[in-house]
Amino acid sequence: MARARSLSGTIPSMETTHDELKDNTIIIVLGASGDLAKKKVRDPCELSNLCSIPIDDAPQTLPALFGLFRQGFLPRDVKIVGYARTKMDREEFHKRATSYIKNPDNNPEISTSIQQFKDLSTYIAGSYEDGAAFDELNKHLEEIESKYQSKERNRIFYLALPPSVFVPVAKNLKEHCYIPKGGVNRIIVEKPFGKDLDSARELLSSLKQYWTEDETFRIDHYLGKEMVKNLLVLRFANVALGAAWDKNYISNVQITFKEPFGTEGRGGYFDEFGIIRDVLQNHLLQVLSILTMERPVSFSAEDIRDEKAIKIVKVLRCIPPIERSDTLLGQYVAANGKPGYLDDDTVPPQSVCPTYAATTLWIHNPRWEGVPFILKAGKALNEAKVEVRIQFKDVTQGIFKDIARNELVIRIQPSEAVYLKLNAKTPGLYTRAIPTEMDLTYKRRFTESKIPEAYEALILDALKGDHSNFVRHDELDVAWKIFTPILHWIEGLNGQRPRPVAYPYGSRGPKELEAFITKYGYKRSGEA
Ligand SMILES: NC(=O)C1=CN([C@@H]2O[C@H](COP(=O)(O)OP(=O)(O)OC[C@H]3O[C@@H](n4cnc5c(N)ncnc54)[C@H](OP(=O)(O)O)[C@@H]3O)[C@@H](O)[C@H]2O)C=CC1
Ligand SMILES: O=C1O[C@H](COP(=O)(O)O)[C@@H](O)[C@H](O)[C@H]1O
Repeated sequence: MARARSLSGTIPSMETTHDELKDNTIIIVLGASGDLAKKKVRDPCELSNLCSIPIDDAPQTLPALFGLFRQGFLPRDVKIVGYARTKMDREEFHKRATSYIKNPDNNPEISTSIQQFKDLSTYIAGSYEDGAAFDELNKHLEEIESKYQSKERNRIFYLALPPSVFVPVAKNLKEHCYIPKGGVNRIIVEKPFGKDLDSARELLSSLKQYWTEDETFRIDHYLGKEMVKNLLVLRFANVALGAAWDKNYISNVQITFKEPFGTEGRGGYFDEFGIIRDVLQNHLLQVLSILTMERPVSFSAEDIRDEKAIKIVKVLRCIPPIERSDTLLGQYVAANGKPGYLDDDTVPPQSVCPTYAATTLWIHNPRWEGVPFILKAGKALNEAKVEVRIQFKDVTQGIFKDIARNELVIRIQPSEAVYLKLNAKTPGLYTRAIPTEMDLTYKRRFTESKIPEAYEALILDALKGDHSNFVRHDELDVAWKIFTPILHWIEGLNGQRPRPVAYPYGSRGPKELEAFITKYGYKRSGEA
């Protein structure tokens, strides 16, 4: 098993505090009724720092705030204000804001935390379009701030809202709830950032009228995941890996997202977007860009985000729009007692929306020319898994025959791990190589450490004013350029819509997948 030394190096950027908000801060969650800020929590361990999470829908922002609060990471006197259209009193809001926390043994420490969290949370109901409602919200914020000891006041607005109201809300917040001086205003927004290049540009420029780039924190929650953050360290803190990180040694790369459940209950939303917009264009592309970007000059500067973003944009610019011939689309059908995508009442009856996609991207630069990057994502598959699989080239032939390729696997979730598949001599009095693994499975190696939940990590970064794990506007532009033509083709904007191939609920995906990845040079162990 790989052993990590306890004497560790530090990466300065991770300690840089920027404009850290410590006192007099209010976090305003817009869309706090939870109806629109829901996350499917399938794995109770996923929200690692909560006491226990039921396996069903739970709002994502409030659990993350509670997690941070419990661990003492929120500013000392923080207040949380929920805002949404639903009329409810404070008690009902508290119920919604904490109902996901289970405390079956009445642990007094947890009960106290829940009560304290309730005490610092209030709720205001109001529309998203109406300026007068935002005046009411502002009055409520000023009332809280009137009790501060000093003049400083800071407001963080978290938009847990559908994109249709992003712009009016951003405008109303700027016009009615913005602190002109004596404090910091920040806005956190989340995907979808448009549906294609033109709509994304329109959305970004509308938001920019009201909020500066410095005040804006665009979340892609994959950037808050521990193993995604780990990619930079693995690449740039290990000479051995860095030396083999190019077309000379790497044959192909797969970035895989698998979910074992379908769109149940979310079919209406999903059908408008499809799996490419839902997962590939953002989460998997972010992973790809961190895997392939050149080394930033420094991690320690105040402008770490710009340093990183410039390198990311640079590598993304080398990727041409995806070709139809490099794409495999699928849609799940009923199997194993589970309904098919079209059996969901909220899905249009003849929908050809893909719930599975595999696409191969090519990077035309000296480091990556000719290496296929296969992004695969699907719903209703056989397991939950997100991983990066880097397959190295064959060893020089001669002394070995039928020898497996090396593979570096970075398991993002669940059960975070990094393992290197390599060949070793079988113990014994003869020389035969067998494939084996050098295994860094986190829960075995880092028994004392908790893996932070992505939203907790990102909200904390936003409080610190650290943009390095958020998406910059120009990254979005270049990402949409890569995906827009294929999305328009899928939507039939240039002719007939392509029909996805069927795959059974609970399977590994379309049966065509095997041939697809083989076409790009992937060799399964033992197939050398
Ligand atoms: N934390 C961990 O998970 C660790 C695992 N290991 C061990 O390392 C060994 C190798 O791991 P790994 O390479 O990930 O495992 P596998 O050999 O199971 O998977 C390798 C690849 O093969 C695909 N695959 C799996 N089954 C089939 C199938 N029936 N038909 C076609 N393709 C298939 C997978 O695709 P797809 O992604 O689509 O399923 C994956 O891309 C395993 O024994 C594992 O237990 C070692 C250390 C840590
Ligand atoms: O953004 C999204 O991500 C989730 C998967 O997130 P994860 O943290 O559970 O990996 C996905 O289920 C959802 O469809 C998508 O919109």
